[in-house]
Amino acid sequence: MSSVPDNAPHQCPGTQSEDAGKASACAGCPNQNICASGVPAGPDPAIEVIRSRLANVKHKILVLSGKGGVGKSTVTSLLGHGLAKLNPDVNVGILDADICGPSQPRVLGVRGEQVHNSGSGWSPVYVTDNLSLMSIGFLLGSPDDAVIWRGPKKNGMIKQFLSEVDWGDLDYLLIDTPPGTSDEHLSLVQYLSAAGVTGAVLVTTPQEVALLDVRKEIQFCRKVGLPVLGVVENMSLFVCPNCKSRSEIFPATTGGAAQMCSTLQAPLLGALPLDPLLARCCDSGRDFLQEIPGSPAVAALQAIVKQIVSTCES
Ligand SMILES: Nc1ncnc2c1ncn2[C@@H]1O[C@H](COP(=O)(O)OP(=O)(O)OP(=O)(O)O)[C@@H](O)[C@H]1O
Repeated sequence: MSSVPDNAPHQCPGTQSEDAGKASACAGCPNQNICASGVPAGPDPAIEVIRSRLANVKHKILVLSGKGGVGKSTVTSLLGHGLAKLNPDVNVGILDADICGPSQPRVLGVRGEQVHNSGSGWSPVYVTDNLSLMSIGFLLGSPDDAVIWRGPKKNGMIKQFLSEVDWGDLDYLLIDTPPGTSDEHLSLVQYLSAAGVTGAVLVTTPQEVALLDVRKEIQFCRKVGLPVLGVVENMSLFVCPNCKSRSEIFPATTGGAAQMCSTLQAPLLGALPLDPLLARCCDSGRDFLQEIPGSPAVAALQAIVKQIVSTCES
């Protein structure tokens, strides 16, 4: 097999050559950085390690959002609690793969906990008996420490999380990702594809500015062969806790997620209302489903969980 990529310059020394990435012909070649990095060509051996590590994880679900701040981490934590509450025998894990902005330890109320490394790998932190979490937040000296890493280092961390966390037997692993479609998403898809990824849940708000990016996210999923389990429209409506009147804080000027899902033929999983008590619970790491069971957001969430379970089990 030729070691000269199709898009390489005429004088390419070959990706296996000692001069790969360093020869004068390499200047300006799109593959120069990869060749110069010395990363071995061919399948990454970590893929097999990840496949075997995640062999006992039944459903691996990525939670994606086009835009930042639309509630992806909140929805991930709610789904985690919602799935874990279905049945004490359902085991759920959350992997916080938002390397630069890990918020799950705070939202799930386990900030300051330690992860332990043993012969069998890193043990995740248990939020409840059947809900566990792994996050880079546990590895930082202080919650205010900034992670300022370039792509390859972030990808290395993701690889390590996927290959070294000892989740045990899980029914659902929810992976909270950074916003957008960056290097980290490609790495996750690449590493998980051998282990069998169930699909993606996409989170958006009803505004066109957020929908615009979630459309790109749907295209990304289709390009990389990641099934779209569905879209959650977050902060759809605000129901006043006093007078119960409903208002659209983020107006759906273009028909919101429902219209977008029908145009792009993607399933709409449901709409979560904006509830200030939910924000308060997340900020203080309390379990919203347990604390405010009567909130319309809890009923909406339970319906979304039901749909995800039925899609996964079908
Ligand atoms: N339905 C909701 N009702 C009230 N507040 C909400 C709701 N969803 C999210 N929030 C609040 O909005 C803020 C942003 O949410 P979150 O951190 O989950 O967004 P994100 O999309 O994960 O952000 P990032 O892009 O930084 O990862 C948080 O303060 C959260 O508590």
